[in-house]
Amino acid sequence: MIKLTHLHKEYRTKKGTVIGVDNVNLTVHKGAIYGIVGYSGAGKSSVLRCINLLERPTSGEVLVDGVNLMSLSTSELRLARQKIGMIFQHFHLISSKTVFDNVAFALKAAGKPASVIGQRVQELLQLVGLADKADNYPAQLSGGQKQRVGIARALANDPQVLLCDEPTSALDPMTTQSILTLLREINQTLGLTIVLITHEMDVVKDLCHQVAIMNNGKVIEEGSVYDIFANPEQPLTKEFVQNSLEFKLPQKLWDKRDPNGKIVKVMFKNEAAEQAIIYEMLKAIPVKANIIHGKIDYIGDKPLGMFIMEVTGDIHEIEHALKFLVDQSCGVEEVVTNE
Ligand SMILES: Nc1ncnc2c1ncn2[C@@H]1O[C@H](COP(=O)(O)OP(=O)(O)OP(=O)(O)O)[C@@H](O)[C@H]1O
Repeated sequence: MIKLTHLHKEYRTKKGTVIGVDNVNLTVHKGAIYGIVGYSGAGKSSVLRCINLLERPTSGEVLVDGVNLMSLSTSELRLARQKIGMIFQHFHLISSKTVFDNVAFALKAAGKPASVIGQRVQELLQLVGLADKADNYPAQLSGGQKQRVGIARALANDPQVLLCDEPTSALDPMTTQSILTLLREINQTLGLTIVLITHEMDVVKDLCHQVAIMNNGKVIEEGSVYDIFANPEQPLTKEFVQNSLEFKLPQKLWDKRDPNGKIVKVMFKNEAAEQAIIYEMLKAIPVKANIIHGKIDYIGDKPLGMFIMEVTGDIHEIEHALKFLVDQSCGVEEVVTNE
């Protein structure tokens, strides 16, 4: 549905040229929810804004539904943009207009007749759960409700793609969940392709199918959300994943560890997360294993188990036990500091 090829964006500033996007190649399949993650300044917004040509790439190609947007005339581009909705961190609603008129605005801009607009706005407000707020002004709404208006407005012209620029960063955790649920429903019921930028891996874990990690304008790693969480390769990806999954041991437990044992972090992927591998290990090898921290996360429907274990006994047997886990496709990493 979206294909970015050798996308490059430079900004000319008084101090010189700044590279916002550096040779990004990326494909988002129809119906997917695709996350783009990175720290501030990584180039996420620049990539997102190149998808609807809010920023014109310096070079490269932007294909949306097979159409090369860079080759369109101004009027063709205006039409093509109706198929690409966008929502923003700070909602960008018109404060002097009611909820109804904010949503109607997108339809009027697309030249829809008044007879169509009234019914369509009601449908959209129903869809986002705000049917009773049509006459309210943005200032009378909560953050979550404002984002719902933003979503209704973005969906007004039946887009095929929804671009989301940090849509939950200004919201509290409960409201974030309700907006993520709404985006998931829209993706499933309308078959909408969603590209979402965020700096929160928890949002990616909850919502996205695929994810790209950006740094310095480049995509440094990309894949299915499960694979990125289960096997992050780049140090920055590991950092993002750990911030979301990691659990620190209480210092008291760390201080009490057996100096002759090993503290290890074990990651169980796919079926391994649902099997009695530790039981099998203890049956086969004479070591003691004490689980001191752990959980099983579900990404989509797939389990990803993580445990911190203290393994004690003869050093050779400990090594033997850890190799047993590796042979069962578990990720095993010794924890050497509690930082
Ligand atoms: N209009 C602009 N003029 C000059 N430089 C810009 C402009 N927009 C972005 N940049 C620069 O391009 C780089 C990428 O910025 P971008 O906003 O795309 O990153 P980001 O990952 O979205 O960051 P944030 O999470 O803070 O929004 C940064 O160095 C930024 O300073």
